[in-house]
Amino acid sequence: MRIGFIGAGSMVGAIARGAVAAGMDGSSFLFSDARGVSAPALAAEVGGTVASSNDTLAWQADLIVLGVKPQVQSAVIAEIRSTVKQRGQEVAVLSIAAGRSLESMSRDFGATVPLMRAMPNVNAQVGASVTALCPNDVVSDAQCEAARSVLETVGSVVDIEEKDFPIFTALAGCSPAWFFQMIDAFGRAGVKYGLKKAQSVEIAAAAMLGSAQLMLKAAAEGANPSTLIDQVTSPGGSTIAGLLAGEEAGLSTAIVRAVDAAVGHDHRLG
Ligand SMILES: NC(=O)C1=CN([C@@H]2O[C@H](COP(=O)(O)OP(=O)(O)OC[C@H]3O[C@@H](n4cnc5c(N)ncnc54)[C@H](OP(=O)(O)O)[C@@H]3O)[C@@H](O)[C@H]2O)C=CC1
Ligand SMILES: O=C(O)[C@@H]1CCC=N1
Repeated sequence: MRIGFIGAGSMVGAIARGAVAAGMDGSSFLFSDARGVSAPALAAEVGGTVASSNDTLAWQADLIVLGVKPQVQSAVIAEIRSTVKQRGQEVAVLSIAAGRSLESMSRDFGATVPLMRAMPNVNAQVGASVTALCPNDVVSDAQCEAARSVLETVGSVVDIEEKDFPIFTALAGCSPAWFFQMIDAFGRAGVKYGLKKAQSVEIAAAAMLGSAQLMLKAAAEGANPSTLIDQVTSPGGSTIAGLLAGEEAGLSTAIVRAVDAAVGHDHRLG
């Protein structure tokens, strides 16, 4: 199967590198970009080929990954739509763009072509993305499985209904940035108390990783976050003091507001 990546930025780079690390044959990958720098670099790194244009790539690939920003996606689809329509069921398109619905992409193609929507996250760089996937009605099982097997090289894949993409995008696509923001704040707190920033960041990140691992294990056994919070908060202890101070400062509300803003923005991208 030839996979054509349109765009060779951070997310496509993570997926292409992850796929090769998982044993996929990089020589079957094609890349195109806007400025002629990132695609040749990534192609050289994974053993792939640079396509001379987006349309050439669309002729040659069995699966086209639209890895460009949502704002330029319509222009890219305009370059490849005639080819994709001519090729019919021979080619499927996988978009990783935030906010672009299957319906709006179909409108850009001017026809119902085999089209899938996915939402990976930056943790694909360490093989730990949790990625949503949703095909349209004309994607074959084989095409969907092909896309799934590429995405599974960089983490886990969950099937969700398309209506849930905005909240999934906030909870999994955007949240890594907010977790990094929290780690940065912990880092600054460490500095306030005399630790070096790098050491504080490492400590906070390790604590966050362990907490996430414990949460996943406990959730599989039916527990919820409150159960684990109760295990940490000793009566009269420092955790409950910090927990209540955090709530007084609006920690939970701030998180829900961040999600609200991201969901609202996603709806506007259309
Ligand atoms: N970053 C993230 O955490 C996540 C991103 N996404 C989605 O992934 C997509 C890509 O994001 P990201 O990788 O961060 O973005 P980047 O800016 O890193 O990469 C965008 C790529 O698109 C290329 N490009 C722009 N215009 C064209 C064009 N006309 N033809 C061909 N290639 C073009 C750029 O080329 P050049 O290199 O030459 O500039 C660049 O390689 C977005 O739609 C985003 O919503 C989804 C989940 C998470
Ligand atoms: O910020 C964005 O729009 C993209 C989607 C999820 C992560 N980055």
